[in-house]
Amino acid sequence: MGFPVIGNMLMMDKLTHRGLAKLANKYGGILHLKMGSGTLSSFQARKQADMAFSDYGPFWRQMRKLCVMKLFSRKRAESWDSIRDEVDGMISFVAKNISGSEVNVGELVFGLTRNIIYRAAFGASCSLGQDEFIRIMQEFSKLFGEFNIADFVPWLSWVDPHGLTDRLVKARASLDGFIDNIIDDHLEKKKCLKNVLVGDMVDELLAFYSEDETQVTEYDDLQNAMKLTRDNIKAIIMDVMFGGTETVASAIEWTMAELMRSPEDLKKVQAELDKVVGLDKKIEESDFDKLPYLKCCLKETLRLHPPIPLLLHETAEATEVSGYYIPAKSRIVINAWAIGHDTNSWEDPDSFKPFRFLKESVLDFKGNHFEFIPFGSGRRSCPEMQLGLYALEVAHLLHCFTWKLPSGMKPSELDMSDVFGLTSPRATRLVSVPTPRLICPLH
Ligand code: HEM
Repeated sequence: MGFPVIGNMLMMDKLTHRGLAKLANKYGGILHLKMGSGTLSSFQARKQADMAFSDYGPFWRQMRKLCVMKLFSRKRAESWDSIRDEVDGMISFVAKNISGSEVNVGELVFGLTRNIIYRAAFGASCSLGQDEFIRIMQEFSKLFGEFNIADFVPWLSWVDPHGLTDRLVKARASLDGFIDNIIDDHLEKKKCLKNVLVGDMVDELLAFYSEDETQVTEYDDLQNAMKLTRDNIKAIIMDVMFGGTETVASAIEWTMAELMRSPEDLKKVQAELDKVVGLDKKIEESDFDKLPYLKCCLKETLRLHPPIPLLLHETAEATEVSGYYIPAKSRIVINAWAIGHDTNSWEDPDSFKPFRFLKESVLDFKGNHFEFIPFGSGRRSCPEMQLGLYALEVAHLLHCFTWKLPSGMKPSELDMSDVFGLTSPRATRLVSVPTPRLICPLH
């Protein structure tokens, strides 16, 4: 039972993936909470920033999918060249400078993933502005996570103790300036080199750019009819940067931590790498399909630690689920974390047991099996629904280096707690000591 006006808002602190799982244990798998007075259809951040998490319908989804897929499709040689460059740079840096000493694995993989995605989005020549862009993204990330009373009780929108509105306007202005410069540079380059090959994501998007700011419409013929405004381009870039960086980095750090805590599994993965790739060379793209145990470890990590633990949706229409009426415009929270820990679907669900995916190989992560939905399911699922970048970075780290915990630390002493947010990374960063294990030079 909620209170008048505020409903169940006093339970706000329980609305984490773990808190909601506890409530589901008590009240059942589908539960309804009333937050505030009105229909809770939109975040203020969304209205003001008008970008990440937008709902532009089928046109928008198609465009975003196109970009993401083109960015990291296996066929796209430019992307793979730049990924290889960044990964080689990281491996060489570790081998040369920090081999044998303690490394903050979390920071290492976060930096690498961000560099790869930034470069795929903006091209190699834009790396100078990267620090500024990261600062803007961090501010947006904080703002999306802030609690804003006006989201729940609209008539209290004048209460803004943390100055959210002001911060959003400033962040939006910085982002406008930053991306406008990048778009102008790309347009200039296109003018000078008439037949320039499409290179990065901005080039891809500019193929649909129109100065005409009238709102886009939906057509079947993508190439002829689609028009993107500058704002659309900014929104897609932000979605890809947000969607692709923290998710991948967090998944990699969790995989490394689970394997450090389970030396037997680590040994098995590295034995598989030795057999398939060999100690005399680095991994190549063609090796990835031949590493089933590594794939099991990646999937098992996504089951235990889905990078986005709560999927946030909104019903477009009224519907009925298991006999419950759900009105249009309801906010829906799907607890992907709780689903991966459900005792009805998983034996010993809290333990890291990668071999379960050898047996249950029919279970994929494409959203067809509702007991395992780390990438979501259906229309709004992740457009980059593949192990791609995540598998690649983990495989390189495990193949090139032997990883040990800092001296005196036992695997069982590793802190495995998480923090709740838009993503759910480790509460304490993983620290390990790498030493080269290949017989070929790493730098
Ligand atoms: C291990 C890696 C990844 C995981 C586990 C993951 C997971 C997810 C999940 C759970 C969603 C939300 C689905 C929903 O709301 O139902 C999502 C959305 C999204 N992801 Fe990923 N993701 C990953 C990697 C990436 C990468 C590398 C990119 C881009 C380069 C990306 C771009 C996006 C975008 C743009 C969306 C928004 C889709 C929409 O709103 O229609 N993701 N992802």
